[in-house]
Amino acid sequence: MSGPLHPKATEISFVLNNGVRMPALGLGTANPPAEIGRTKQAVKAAIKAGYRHIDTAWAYGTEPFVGEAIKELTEEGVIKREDVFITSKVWPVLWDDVERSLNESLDSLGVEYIDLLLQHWPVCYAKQEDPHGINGLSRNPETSNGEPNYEVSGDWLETYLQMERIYLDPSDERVRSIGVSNFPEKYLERTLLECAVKPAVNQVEMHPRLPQLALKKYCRAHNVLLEAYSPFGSHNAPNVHIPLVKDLAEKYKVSPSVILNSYHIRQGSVVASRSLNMMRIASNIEFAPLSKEDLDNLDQLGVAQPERFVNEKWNAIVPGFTGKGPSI
Ligand SMILES: NC(=O)C1=CN([C@@H]2O[C@H](COP(=O)(O)OP(=O)(O)OC[C@H]3O[C@@H](n4cnc5c(N)ncnc54)[C@H](O)[C@@H]3O)[C@@H](O)[C@H]2O)C=CC1
Ligand SMILES: O=C1O[C@H](CO)[C@@H](O)[C@@H]1O
Repeated sequence: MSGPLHPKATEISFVLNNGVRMPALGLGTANPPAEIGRTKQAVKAAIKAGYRHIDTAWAYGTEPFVGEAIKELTEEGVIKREDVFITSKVWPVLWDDVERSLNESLDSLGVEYIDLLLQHWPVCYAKQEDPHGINGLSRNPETSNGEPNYEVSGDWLETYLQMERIYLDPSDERVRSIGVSNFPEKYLERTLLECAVKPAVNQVEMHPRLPQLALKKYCRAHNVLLEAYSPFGSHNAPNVHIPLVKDLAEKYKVSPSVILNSYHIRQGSVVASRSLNMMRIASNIEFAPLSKEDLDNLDQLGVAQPERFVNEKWNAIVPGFTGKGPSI
């Protein structure tokens, strides 16, 4: 009896440019505020289904629930801390205070280290107190006329420079890898020129409607691993309804979401996708060995008219962002 012809997505991993191994499929935890309380059960279900990579962030408000899930599964003997790859991120309101961001994330997660710390966006936000915000700070501070409140004197590279000082300190074991997120090519170029540590990962919105072909080429050439976020098109998963995706789901006898995850893994990119539904979490671990022709056809969906679903107000100020997004 021959075994399966290919591994499950949860059995595939890639080696970063610093030698750390990163599981190809991550569970996203940017859950809507009303659903944040369901994060712990989703993380526990994912890990029991075989996931070994959780994507979270200081800004999501889900770190405490991710931490509780990992604590409980460790106490139950299901996993050890070193079995799970945890990504967190430094949000623009703490662009100049990575120490605070990292320590608050470690504290919320209840862990001694994280596997990958990302600079969430190349943006500097002003700090505004907000008792309803994240750890007392407004997540998206606005001026009195409702515009984003940027720290105009801030240099976005400062965040990464502070991250690399922590990473390079041999006595500091709080992060195993550092990387970036939402960095267009020209931002990566500056980072590679001015910083000592090459980002291990660039996490960006990427899916058949936003294939990021030029960025993919650049990152491959510089050995920066690309990680896709919002592979399903973010809230309500519009991409699962794309006719070609549905046809390929039929062809490979998997769900459309598995096609959308496999589209990245098949090309050597990591992918973080989100679900709170136990059945979907379980079925999303499958992998479809898409052919070169399948991949090229999927890419073509976003070449002529790229579509961006995560459209923060600051997309407009980060040169190099491609693809139109929904009206803000
Ligand atoms: N670095 C950054 O700036 C960003 C990072 N992210 C990360 O990427 C993760 C994934 O991206 P998201 O935007 O959350 O959305 P996503 O593209 O993963 O889609 C999530 C949606 O897909 C639905 N879904 C999940 N499985 C499905 C299935 N089998 N069939 C049909 N629908 C299904 C979910 O109910 C949810 O509505 C986030 O949770 C976060 O961890 C997301 C956005 C920005
Ligand atoms: O990481 C992130 O997730 C949300 C969208 O779900 C976005 O604000 C941020 O970049």
